[in-house]
Amino acid sequence: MKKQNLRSLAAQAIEQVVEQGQSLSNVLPSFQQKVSDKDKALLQELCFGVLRTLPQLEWLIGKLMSRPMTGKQRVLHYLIMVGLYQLLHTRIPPHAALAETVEGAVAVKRPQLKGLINGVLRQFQRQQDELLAEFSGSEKRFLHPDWLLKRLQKAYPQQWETIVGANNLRPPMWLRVNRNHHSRDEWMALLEEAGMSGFTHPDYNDAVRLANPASVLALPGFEQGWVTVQDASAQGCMTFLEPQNGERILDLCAAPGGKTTHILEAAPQASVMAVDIDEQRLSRVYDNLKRLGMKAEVKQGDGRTPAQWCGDEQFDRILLDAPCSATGVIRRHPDIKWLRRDRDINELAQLQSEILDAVWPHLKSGGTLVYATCSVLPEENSLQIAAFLKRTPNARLQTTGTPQQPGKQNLPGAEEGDGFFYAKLIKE
Ligand SMILES: C[S@@+](CC[C@H](N)C(=O)[O-])C[C@H]1O[C@@H](n2cnc3c(N)ncnc32)[C@H](O)[C@@H]1O
Repeated sequence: MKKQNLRSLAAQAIEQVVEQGQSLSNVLPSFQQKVSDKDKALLQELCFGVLRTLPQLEWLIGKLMSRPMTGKQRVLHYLIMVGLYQLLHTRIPPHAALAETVEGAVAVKRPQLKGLINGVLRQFQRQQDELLAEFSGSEKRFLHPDWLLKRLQKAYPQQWETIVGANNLRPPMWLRVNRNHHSRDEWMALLEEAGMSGFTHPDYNDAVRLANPASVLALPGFEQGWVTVQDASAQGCMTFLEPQNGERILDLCAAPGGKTTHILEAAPQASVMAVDIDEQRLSRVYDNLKRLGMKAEVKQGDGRTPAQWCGDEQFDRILLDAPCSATGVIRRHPDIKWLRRDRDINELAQLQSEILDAVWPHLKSGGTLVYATCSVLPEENSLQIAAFLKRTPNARLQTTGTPQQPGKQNLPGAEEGDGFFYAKLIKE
């Protein structure tokens, strides 16, 4: 494999996210293919890190350069960000960070700008202390877009700074132990034998947080389905869904299948239909079922038109893991901060309410519907469910909040799960 300049690849990937509105998880794989296995982790860290700290890097460039790079040279703007990020937030020796970043200009066919990049990064090194002191008083220091900051401040007058702080951290790696193979404690003993360690979660019985994130291939029995990567809060859905053997269960908005497989781990004899609108994402449901040796009926379909994919069938339980702003998982997907727009929130809330109304008739009388999102915004969560309860006389809220303040809202925490919302609804 020809050695590629990793910094220039990171700059190109970040440019595609910020300037073209593409998600990093769509963009990154093609760049990952161009580097050795050893370098994949660094490429990922540079992309995630720059997107996490974008307002800081943008602010610094504004101080260090009189005119920003535009047009065909725009990629160099992001290359400078990659350079600044390494100097500020990684342990890469500064001389190596500088040399590799400057070489990145050659890789993007702008060798004449090597001197400029070198100059900007060296100027930063000289003025680092004063610049960082000034930035710590700037309104950009929270590293979030203004619209989202405003919404968080309004919804959480006391907690917004903690939420923002958690969003700016690197995420912990949570696993779900498949209890059909081992109990959590048995698997943790295997983990120790493999030279790693983990922590349990007080509320979620199958969850283990690794002390240090690791490659899945290093985890005991990953290929055999003994364990699955899934955030602790996502695992919380099963606490409320409580699937039982013999039941007919609908997992709506199911791709990539993290919760489909959790349902089948909790109730291996349940008959599960997994539905999602996105054909491509559905292919990952098949992969996950295969690794875990499970079967489910997988269908492509729109949650707003269930008659098209399930006729007039009714289910014992429905999990609706609704499409949402994903504002609870920003630490895992920092590109969300730059891809979402304020107006998306109302559009998403509208879509969620349409899916809720459409699927409710497909729940049996006495059945359970769990509505979940990985959002922290009330419009998609408590306000959404309060409005649903108001217009749906045969829906009753159970164990998750009160009709005035419905649902259970998890907020992201350094050693906790992601931001997540659950409401358990019973059909009378
Ligand atoms: C939060 S993700 C689901 C995660 C999944 N439940 C898991 O645990 O792996 C939301 C999903 O909703 C799907 N989606 C979006 N709009 C939809 C619609 N109108 N009908 C059905 N699925 C939809 C998306 O394709 C996406 O896969």
